[in-house]
Amino acid sequence: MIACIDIQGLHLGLRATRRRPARLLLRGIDLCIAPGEVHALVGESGAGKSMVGRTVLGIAPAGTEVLAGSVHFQGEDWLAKTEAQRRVRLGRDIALIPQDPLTALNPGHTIGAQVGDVLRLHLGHDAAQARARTLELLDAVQIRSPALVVRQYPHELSGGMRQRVLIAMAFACKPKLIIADEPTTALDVTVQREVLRLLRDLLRDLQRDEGAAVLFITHNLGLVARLCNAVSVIHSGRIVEQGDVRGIIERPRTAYTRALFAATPRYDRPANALRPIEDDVTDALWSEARAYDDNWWAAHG
Ligand SMILES: Nc1ncnc2c1ncn2[C@@H]1O[C@H](COP(=O)(O)OP(=O)(O)OP(=O)(O)O)[C@@H](O)[C@H]1O
Repeated sequence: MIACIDIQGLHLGLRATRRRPARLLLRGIDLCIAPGEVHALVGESGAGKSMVGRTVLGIAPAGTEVLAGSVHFQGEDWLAKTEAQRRVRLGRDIALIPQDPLTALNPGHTIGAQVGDVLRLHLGHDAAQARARTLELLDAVQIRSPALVVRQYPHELSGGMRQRVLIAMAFACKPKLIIADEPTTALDVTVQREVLRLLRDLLRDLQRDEGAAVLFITHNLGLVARLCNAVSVIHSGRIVEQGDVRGIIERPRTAYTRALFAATPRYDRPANALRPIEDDVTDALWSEARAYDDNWWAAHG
């Protein structure tokens, strides 16, 4: 079976300039996601989770560069494509559910225009088809008055409503890969729960009907246990542990994964039992990363 997305040896970095030294942000990421799989990418802030997602989407920050490695999407060499070739597939074959729903929507366009644009651009809908389908999509993400919401601007909606609109846009074209980048972090806790329930149901249907795969970027291990089949634990731009969710949650092999799990709040465990990640665990990983960098730049500098 061809993987939905197959990332091998991915190195992302910043080359040296007069003002700053060279730096690696991703250090040899291997990550393969089969059709139908929901794969979690977990790790602390700054570990490199978003960089993996952004590199796959072809929207890594300005100045960064893929220095080595490959990304294949459904067997196609994704990094060999031009930006224009990738752009026509983004939103249609690969969709993003971003972290911050406010900045992801265009403040100057109505919700109807923004959802409609996706349908016109990627599916060739005419105006009437796009209008009708937009109402259906908003209804599917449990927005109560779709006919009113299509005429509203993003600032007129709550954070939860905006995220539902983005979820509707992500699912609009029945993509083969969804990258969900901490999709509920910006929402308050009760809204988070509702949006997650919605997301879980929509993902289950899309997996079943289209064999879609999901890269679920999160630092919430509760979500990993509930939504995902496989997990990669990332630190300092490297995957430190990878496998099926149950195996890793029940028997984490590395000290870092054990520490990360112990530092994660759980409803069934009192807050005072939480243990911060000990410095010596992360210090060891950072010194491995520095040694890796020295070797890398010596060989590739
Ligand atoms: N625009 C940028 N230019 C250069 N380096 C960046 C940029 N944004 C982030 N980085 C660096 O890339 C590394 C990985 O960041 P990334 O955003 O992928 O972490 P993350 O695991 O997604 O964290 P978070 O959970 O906080 O979103 C960090 O060292 C960060 O400082």
